[in-house]
Amino acid sequence: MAEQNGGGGGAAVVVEVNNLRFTYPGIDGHPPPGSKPIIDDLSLSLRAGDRCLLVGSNGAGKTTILKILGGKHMVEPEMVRVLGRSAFHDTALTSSGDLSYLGGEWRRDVAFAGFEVTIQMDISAQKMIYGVSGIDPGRREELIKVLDIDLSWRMHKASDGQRRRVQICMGLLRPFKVLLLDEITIDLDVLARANLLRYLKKECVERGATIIYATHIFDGLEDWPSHIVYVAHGKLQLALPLGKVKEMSNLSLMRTVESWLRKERDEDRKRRRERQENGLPEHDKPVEGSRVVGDPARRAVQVMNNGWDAGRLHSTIAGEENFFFSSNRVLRQ
Ligand SMILES: Nc1ncnc2c1ncn2[C@@H]1O[C@H](COP(=O)(O)OP(=O)(O)OP(=O)(O)O)[C@@H](O)[C@H]1O
Repeated sequence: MAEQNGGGGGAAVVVEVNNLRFTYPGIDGHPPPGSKPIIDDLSLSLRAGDRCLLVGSNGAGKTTILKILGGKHMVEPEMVRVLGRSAFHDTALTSSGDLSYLGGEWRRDVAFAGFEVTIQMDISAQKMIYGVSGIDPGRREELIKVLDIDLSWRMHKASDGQRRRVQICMGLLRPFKVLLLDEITIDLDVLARANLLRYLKKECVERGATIIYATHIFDGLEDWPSHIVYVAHGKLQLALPLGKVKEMSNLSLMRTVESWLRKERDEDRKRRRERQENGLPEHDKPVEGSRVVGDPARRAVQVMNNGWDAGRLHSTIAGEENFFFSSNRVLRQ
């Protein structure tokens, strides 16, 4: 992690987040009036070789951050740079395999090189894995071994964990430079998870890959990360090397994170109580529901997109000022 975050080292900065702000759009493509940003003023930089554990309570913004980094939600290009490029605008980042995102939707589909293939059809694991061209055979064999994949598995009959292993294998076939993991080990058995974590650490140590891993499962992670990033309510709370976190606390990593989350929850409760005592609603005023605004011509422009699957698009126009430059403002899911 770059020095601003308390880390060091001379490795190249590969992920830069600069004052990131993000608000999910309503159905009309605008942030609902009065809505607060989901991610607010978040800055972070990661270097080659960093293994960053992204922690935070449910709804803190972890998935949103990973999706933005993975180029799935549009933000201003200078807010997020991955390998010096804008993850959203430079689609070659993901299609080349340099930037890989393995997240929740992988339960249904496997996104590889920009394509999504359904993972529940009657097809063998072998066909899926060997169907990807241009892969180093040694890397492929190693991944099959690490994930203990039986190539004869039929995907439509495989268990969740077996299917997940094939998905993970496919997502790692290309030697990524930056890997974004949004809790993908949930279905894995203890051995598969341990082997995968070991493999991922090796990728960072030996190849200088960078991984950001959002998880609530701390089993086997005690010495895995090089850095811990803690977010709450879309804001960065801490970004520290693991060594510094261990200096701060004698507790295990899980207990340390638990203490942070407990403190956060207690503060939230206190704030809500104070609001009530002051005659204010317990929570901030709820945002007004999504509504269509602007004249019809403007609305027509809003639905333009850059050619991505229309059924999966939502405009993410950030504000009226950018309106006429907005044809590329989409949200990839
Ligand atoms: N498509 C969406 N539209 C509007 N709001 C959303 C959308 N997706 C997520 N949110 C909101 O954004 C906030 C952050 O959600 P996010 O999924 O990023 O949290 P998270 O830290 O990954 O949570 P978890 O640990 O539960 O997976 C939540 O308040 C959530 O309700």
